[in-house]
Amino acid sequence: MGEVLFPRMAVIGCGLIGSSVILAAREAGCVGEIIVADLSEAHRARIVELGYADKVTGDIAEAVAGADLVVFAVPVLAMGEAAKAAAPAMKPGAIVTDVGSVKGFVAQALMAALPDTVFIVPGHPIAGTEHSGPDAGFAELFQSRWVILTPQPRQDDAYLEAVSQLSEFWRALGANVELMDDRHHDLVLAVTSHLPHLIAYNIVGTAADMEEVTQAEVMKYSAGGFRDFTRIAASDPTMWRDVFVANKEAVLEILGRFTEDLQALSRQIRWGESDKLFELFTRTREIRRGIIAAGQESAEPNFGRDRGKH
Ligand SMILES: NC(=O)c1ccc[n+]([C@@H]2O[C@H](COP(=O)([O-])OP(=O)(O)OC[C@H]3O[C@@H](n4cnc5c(N)ncnc54)[C@H](O)[C@@H]3O)[C@@H](O)[C@H]2O)c1
Ligand SMILES: O=C(O)C(=O)C[C@]1(C(=O)O)C=C[C@@H](O)C=C1
Repeated sequence: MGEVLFPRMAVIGCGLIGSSVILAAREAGCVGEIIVADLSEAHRARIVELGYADKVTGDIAEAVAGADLVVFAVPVLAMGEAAKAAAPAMKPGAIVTDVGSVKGFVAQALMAALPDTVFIVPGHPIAGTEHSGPDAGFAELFQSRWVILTPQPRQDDAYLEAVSQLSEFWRALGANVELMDDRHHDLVLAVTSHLPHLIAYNIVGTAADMEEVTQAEVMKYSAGGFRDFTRIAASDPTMWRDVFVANKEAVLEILGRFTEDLQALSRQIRWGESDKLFELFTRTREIRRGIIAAGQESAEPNFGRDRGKH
C-alpha cells in the first residue's frame, strides 16, 4: 500500500473512467475516503452494489464537501453544470481535476463555475474502451498509459504544488504524466483520437446505408478491418457527441487536412499511381511498428478491450 495522498476523494460521474479511477486509487492505497455523486439513479444503485465508495449520492454539493481531491468524470458538455452544483460546497485549497477528452472547453467551464479558493488542474487519461457505465471500470486501465495535465499558466508555489500532487496521484495509479498547453492537447487529440472515432462512425454508417450490400453480409464478412471500426463506433454516443461539439475548431482543422489527403488518394487510385500508394502504405506501417516498439500498444490486438463489458 502506498502513501495516502488525499484523505478524501470525490468522484463526480462514476462510469468507465470514474470507476476505473476509484479502483486504481484503491489498489494503490493513495486515497482515504471515497465519495461518489452520479446523476443516474440506476448507476448509483449499481455503484452501491459494487461497493466502490464509502458514500454514494445524487447531490454533487454533498459529495464534494470536505473533499481534498475532486475528480469530474462526466461527459464534456456536462462538466460546467456539475461544477456549478459543486461550487458552493468546495473546500478551500481542494485540488479539482477532470478526465474530459477535450481540455480547452472544460478548463473554461471549470474556471467559470468554481471559486478561486480551489486549485483547478484539468487532466485527460489517454486510456479507455468502447464500454461505459460503472461496470466497465477496471483498476489496470491507466497502467503505463499517458495522462496529460493541462495546468493554467500560473507560477505561484501553491498552484505548482497542486500540479505536482496531482501528477503523483496519477503516477500512483500506474500512469505516465505529461504537462501540455490545452490548445495543443486539443489539436493533438483531434488527430490521434477524435478523427479516428469520426472515421469509424462514418464508415460503419456508410456500410449500414448501402443498398447493394445487405446487413447480413456486413456482419458475416466483418472479420478484419471493418470489425475493428465497429468496436470504436460502438463507443458512447453522449460522450462522443460532446467531444465533437466541444472540440469543433481543432476537429474541423484536422478534418480539412484529412479530406485533402483523401482526395489525393482518390486521384492516385483513379490514375493508377501505384508507387505513391505503395510509398504511403510503407510509411504508415513504419509508424505502427514505431508505436509497438515504444511499448504504447500491445501487439495483441484486443488487449484489455473485453474487460468490463456490459
Ligand atoms: N470512454 C473513454 O474511452 C474515455 C477515455 C478518456 C476520457 N474520457 C472522458 O471521461 C469522461 C467520462 O467518460 P466515461 O467513458 O467514463 O463515460 P460513462 O458514460 O461511462 O460515465 C459517465 C458517468 O457520468 C454520469 N453523469 C452524466 N452527467 C452527469 C452529471 N451532470 N452529474 C453527475 N453525473 C453525471 C453518468 O450517469 C455516468 O455514470 C468524459 O468526459 C470522457 O470524454 C473517456
Ligand atoms: O481505446 C479506446 O477504445 C478509446 O477510444 C480510448 C480513447 C482513444 O481514442 O484513444 C478514447 C477517448 C479518450 O479521450 C482517450 C482514449
